[in-house]
Amino acid sequence: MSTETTNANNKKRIGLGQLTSINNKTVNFEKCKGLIEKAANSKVDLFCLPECFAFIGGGVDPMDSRNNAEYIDQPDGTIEKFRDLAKKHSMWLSLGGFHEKILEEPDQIYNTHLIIDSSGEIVVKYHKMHLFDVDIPSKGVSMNESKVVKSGDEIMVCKSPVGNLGISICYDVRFPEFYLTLRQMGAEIILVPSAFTYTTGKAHWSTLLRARAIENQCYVVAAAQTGNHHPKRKSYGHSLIVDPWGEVLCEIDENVTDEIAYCDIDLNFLNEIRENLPVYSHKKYDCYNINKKK
Ligand SMILES: O=C(O)CNC(=O)[C@H](CS)NC(=O)CCC(=O)C(=O)O
Repeated sequence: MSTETTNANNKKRIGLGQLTSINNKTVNFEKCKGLIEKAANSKVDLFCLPECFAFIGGGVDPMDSRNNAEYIDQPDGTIEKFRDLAKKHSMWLSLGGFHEKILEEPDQIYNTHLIIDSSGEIVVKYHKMHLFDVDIPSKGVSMNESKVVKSGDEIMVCKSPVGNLGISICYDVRFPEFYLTLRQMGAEIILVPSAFTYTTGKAHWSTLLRARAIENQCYVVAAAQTGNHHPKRKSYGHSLIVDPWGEVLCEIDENVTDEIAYCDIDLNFLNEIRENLPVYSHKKYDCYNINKKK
């Protein structure tokens, strides 16, 4: 038997991949496959890919992502190929932000975050809840996600060998109540696969992710798209993993593409922080009135 352990002290290893997806599914798949192989060589237990890992619109036809959407169980489809890779490498995968066809509604798609276990089975299908409909002329940011994407209405946490996973996507990160719910549902590791715009990312990305980690006392794992997908769309990159103390454990620079990073996580440390800084038992739910609309 090999004496080589997964990593020290039986800690679990989480990795994330950063790439620059384009409007070509074959090209993106080959890149993702390469990243998954790198992660497998590094003995990663859970590997996370960013939103739009399979496809990103080309910037000319706004219906590009809808037209390239697939059913999750499409024979010979994209997800089947990722399920095969998970099984082959015996590794869990977080595939955030897949354009999923909806049988009953051909005009709309879901933006879906899938968790695939090490035997290739799909254990979570989360439909992005908060849609990025914003227009900020002074910052040059304008997106209308709900034009093609149908919003989900279910918040999900699942068990995994690395800990309980809280599932989210990108713009969700701006809604603290959502993460409070994930924490209350038992989340220990929050996944935020993203394709953040360059402008909003530069201003808010690491602050939002670190805040979600600190206030919920969770690890936060955010795989990101980076660079120019087409002349009109640039993503911020800076894929990172934050610990429950708010420390950034690993980060991929915005100029680096087709690369992975990984680190070992320690749930004993998480529990120590939760016990010694018990913000959750100090909450005053009776006073917050967060459902009151002004
Ligand atoms: O376009 C697709 O195909 C997939 N969807 C996305 O990339 C989404 C919606 S346009 N992007 C974000 O949510 C960015 C959020 C963001 O940048 C922020 O909150 O500042």
